[in-house]
Amino acid sequence: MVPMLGDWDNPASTSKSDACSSQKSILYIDAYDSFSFNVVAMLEETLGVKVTVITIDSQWPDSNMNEFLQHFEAIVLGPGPGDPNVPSDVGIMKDIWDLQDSDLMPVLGICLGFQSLCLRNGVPIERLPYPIHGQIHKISTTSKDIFEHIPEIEVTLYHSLYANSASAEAPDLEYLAWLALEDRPEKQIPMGVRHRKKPFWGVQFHPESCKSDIVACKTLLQNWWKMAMSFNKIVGRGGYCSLPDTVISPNTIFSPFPDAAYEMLQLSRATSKVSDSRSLKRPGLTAEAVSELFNKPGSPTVLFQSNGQYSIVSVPSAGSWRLEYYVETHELRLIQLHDDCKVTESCVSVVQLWDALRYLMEMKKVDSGNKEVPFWGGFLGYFSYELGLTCLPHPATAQASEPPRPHGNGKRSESLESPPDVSLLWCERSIVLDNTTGNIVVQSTRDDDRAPLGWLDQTIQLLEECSIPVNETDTDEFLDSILQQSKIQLPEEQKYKQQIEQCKAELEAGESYELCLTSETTITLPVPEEESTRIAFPWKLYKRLKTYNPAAFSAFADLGDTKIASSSPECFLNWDRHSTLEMKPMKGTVRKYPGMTMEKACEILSSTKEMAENLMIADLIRHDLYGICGSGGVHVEKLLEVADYGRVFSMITHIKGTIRPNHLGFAVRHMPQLNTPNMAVHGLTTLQRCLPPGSMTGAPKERSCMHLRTIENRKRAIYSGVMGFLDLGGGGSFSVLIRSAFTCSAGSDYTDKKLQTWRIGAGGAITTLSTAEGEWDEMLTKLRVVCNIFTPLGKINRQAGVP
Ligand SMILES: C=C(O[C@@H]1C=C(C(=O)O)C=C[C@H]1O)C(=O)O
Ligand SMILES: NC(=O)CC[C@H](N)C(=O)O
Repeated sequence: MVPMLGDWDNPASTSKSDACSSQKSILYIDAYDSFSFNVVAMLEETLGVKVTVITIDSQWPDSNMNEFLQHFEAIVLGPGPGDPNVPSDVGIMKDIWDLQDSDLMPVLGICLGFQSLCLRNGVPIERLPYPIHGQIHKISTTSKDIFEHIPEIEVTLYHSLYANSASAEAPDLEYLAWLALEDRPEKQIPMGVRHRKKPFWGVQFHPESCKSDIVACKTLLQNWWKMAMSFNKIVGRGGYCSLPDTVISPNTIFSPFPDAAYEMLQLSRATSKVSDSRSLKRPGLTAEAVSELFNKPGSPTVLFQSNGQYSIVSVPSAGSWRLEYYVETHELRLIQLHDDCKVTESCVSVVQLWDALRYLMEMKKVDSGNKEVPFWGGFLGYFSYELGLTCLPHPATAQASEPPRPHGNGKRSESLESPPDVSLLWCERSIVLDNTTGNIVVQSTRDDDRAPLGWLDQTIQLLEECSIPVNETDTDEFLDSILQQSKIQLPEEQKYKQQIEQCKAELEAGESYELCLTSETTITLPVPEEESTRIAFPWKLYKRLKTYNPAAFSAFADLGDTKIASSSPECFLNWDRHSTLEMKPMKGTVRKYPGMTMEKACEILSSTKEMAENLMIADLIRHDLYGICGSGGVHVEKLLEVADYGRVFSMITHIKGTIRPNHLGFAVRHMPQLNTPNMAVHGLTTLQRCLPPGSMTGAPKERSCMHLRTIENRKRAIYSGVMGFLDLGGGGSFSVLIRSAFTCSAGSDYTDKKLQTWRIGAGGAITTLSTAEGEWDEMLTKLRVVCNIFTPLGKINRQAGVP
């Protein structure tokens, strides 16, 4: 049985006085939609009820649906992917229509739930002439029943299918609202319905979307609730109790606590509870120059810029170590970077890995540090897209079968070896540059570094006295001599366009509302014979990218054989040390060709297509955050705003959530590990629950991932994953790994190889309004901002196929 996410196991809600509280209860049946927790929050916030969530593939507790339903005043059947004609797409929703007259109870179906109600009452569910996803439409109503006082209403629509009321009589149904399609006003699409004899209602639209008319939608819910309550009163239903703990409990898979967690703790033993720091100002000293002073070329290094403001540079110490994890084999490698450079290998499940990370962050919490910087010490690194797939409710389905490698007829090509799915560097020492104030903070969590004339003092002195590098002229020459022989393999246009059509077919079938299709470009180039040249190459490449495409989340990683140069503009998740989480999904991109201005970009991005693309992800991210923060804990700071990202304009949404440890959301409520105020633990859990990034999957997330895996037929690896830091003080910051190049064939183990391969992913959201030509161009626009750095300077912008 799939876990039921009710709050019966929430310690806060199981006290005696609560057991028969006067708070009313609603059962929400979740079809694995990416908007479910928005509906739940709206119900709780508007009606003051307590909602219990159960998924469509659950079994009724004790195989006794009637007994179980006694605990609730009403049921809400949620939206979801798929088709109500397919039994597994609605699962236990359809059991509700079998309730005997004596057991009837109020039901509200939303979108898929509405369609299921119509289907059961004889109305065929068929495809719309064209899907309507993330679009806002005005619908008209009868002003009666649940639409009392709402003659018309603006709502967001997310559907491909509809109840074809014209093709069948449904004497038991009364239609309450309609949408007239703009291009064929004679075609009326039912938007609201009620059963004439039973307390069953449904709406085809999404009242919980942040672009639906909130006031009118709240009135709608209140109207429904009033009618539901009066039904219960008339038939004498009532006096319900909260579910006792023993009735059901979430079916969490038991995973023993991994020994690896203790090994990680042992490796970190020199990290103290205090991060001491010294600051200075050195105008002109860049994060790159600082990194060059402290990191030997080719040694494990991460440089990560967070939100355009802070550049965090890892600095090696005797207590540095690395962690690598591979999803496919469950192999965890802990690599000590000093003394005997011991490597410990073990086999842990993904759940165990998250538990080990949470444990370590809790045990090694740093209590004090420089409040002006967001990182005091801890991990810097990345999580791959495939790691994200394992975080979905049904990882096996989303990962599907192992796809063949992109090149070489399924034969593993050594040069495209998969990088680790998690790679993190433990940093006791770091230097953080605040790009707004010019402050440079040198810090360490090692006790001995604090001593007078210890590492902190010596480092400050070194930074005060070092010469500031002048503009380097040799980088271009250096890179170009290697890049002269690079071969760029672009995605095949024909194939990409076919994939766009495949995506559109899934959208039309109701399987997805938006699919973020991506492709991979590879650049093959010679491995320089000279060791120093070979080792310096990734870093120089990063420096060129940083100059060519400055970005808020520019980053470099040299972690074993894996090298990453990133110019990501997109924030995935930031959290502070107190209680705030924030996510800033981007969707909708226009190229800055000559003559493109902010005004023009705003005009282009305010089209129905672009707004819908962003709105769908905004609603998805709200759901992700409500899953963590619970009702009342999420708000939209900015919706669909256009911003300048250097070489492109993009639309961005900004959503914030608040962690309240005794009021957590449904996605995490069953986790005893979260009984802590430590934000490092909550942030990590948010990562675990919200990966992969919704802006890189589409919505609903899980079903979209499943189709993308089949359509793309490759591993995305580092592209579409996230990169950032886990701060021992409690905070964290992660970007979406886009506009980046990575390789795992340029490292020290590859000295005998003649060629290295760099990989760049690029793509875009496919919606029903996409055109093959437009999406191909958009993919090339994003690809170009990275791919151009692989072209010898003189040829930039003249590369064949990359305009
Ligand atoms: C898929 C990429 O970017 C994603 C898609 C975007 C879009 O569709 O406009 C914008 C930002 C990213 O979330 C990419 O850069 O490769
Ligand atoms: N949002 C939904 O519930 C969508 C229902 C169904 N999958 C459709 O596309 O019509």
